[in-house]
Amino acid sequence: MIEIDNIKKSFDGKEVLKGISGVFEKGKTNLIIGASGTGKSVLLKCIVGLIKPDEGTVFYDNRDFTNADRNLKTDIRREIGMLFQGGALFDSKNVEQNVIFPLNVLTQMPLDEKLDRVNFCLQRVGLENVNKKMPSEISGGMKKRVGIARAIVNNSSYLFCDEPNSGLDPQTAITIDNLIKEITEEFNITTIVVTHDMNSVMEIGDYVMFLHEGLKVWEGSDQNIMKSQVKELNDFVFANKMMRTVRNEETPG
Ligand SMILES: Nc1ncnc2c1ncn2[C@@H]1O[C@H](COP(=O)(O)OP(=O)(O)OP(=O)(O)O)[C@@H](O)[C@H]1O
Repeated sequence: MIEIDNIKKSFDGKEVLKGISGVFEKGKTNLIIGASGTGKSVLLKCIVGLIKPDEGTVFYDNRDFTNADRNLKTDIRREIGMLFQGGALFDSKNVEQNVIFPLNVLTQMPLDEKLDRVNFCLQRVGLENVNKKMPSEISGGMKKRVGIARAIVNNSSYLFCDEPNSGLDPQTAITIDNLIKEITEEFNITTIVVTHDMNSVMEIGDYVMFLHEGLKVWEGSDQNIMKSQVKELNDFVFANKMMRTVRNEETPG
């Protein structure tokens, strides 16, 4: 479980995050959504420690990460897996070398154990017999799968995904979303996904935090997002024609 308490961040006098609090539960796919420029990525960076918030605290399973000493910060960082936008694989390394990388950096495991773990993770994300392929030789969807395998290879307790299905066709995007959700449940991971994709919300949104201009203006599940009375959220949810059609069909007249 990750808890954030009153996170604030400004850049050059412009307040980007205006005091955001919330709880992201273990074994759940937690989504941070909102329009472009509303502070989603900055919030995610504050949570993982890439940006220091001006105010507020981030707790990882009740451990204060924001004010932690170097040792505790390192311990918590070892438990984090990240799926970056676009996969962010090392182009000069093959699939196996990409996935083994965190184990080389973070553990003293013997090589055969590392390879077993790499193969287990690759198999879990649906990739077999691609160990020696280079990133340039595999599709966008496969790259995301490799990115997911790499993010969980060190038995991560926390998984962060920044726009995990950007650049994918709708069907592949749904497959990747569902893979993230399945892995989250299977390994009891606390997962936070930043997205502005309503398909992802409806597909995997166990918990959804909606940001608008640096504030959390709504939180809930994919079940009740359609019934929200918050104008900013409705403008976001029903921005596309398909969602408006769904709403009109659910509320005739
Ligand atoms: N390092 C930085 N220095 C200055 N301003 C920044 C920095 N990082 C982000 N910002 C500003 O913070 C605001 C929020 O940016 P952020 O990237 O969090 O938006 P977002 O909601 O993730 O948008 P998108 O969906 O387009 O990725 C933007 O106005 C951005 O220009």
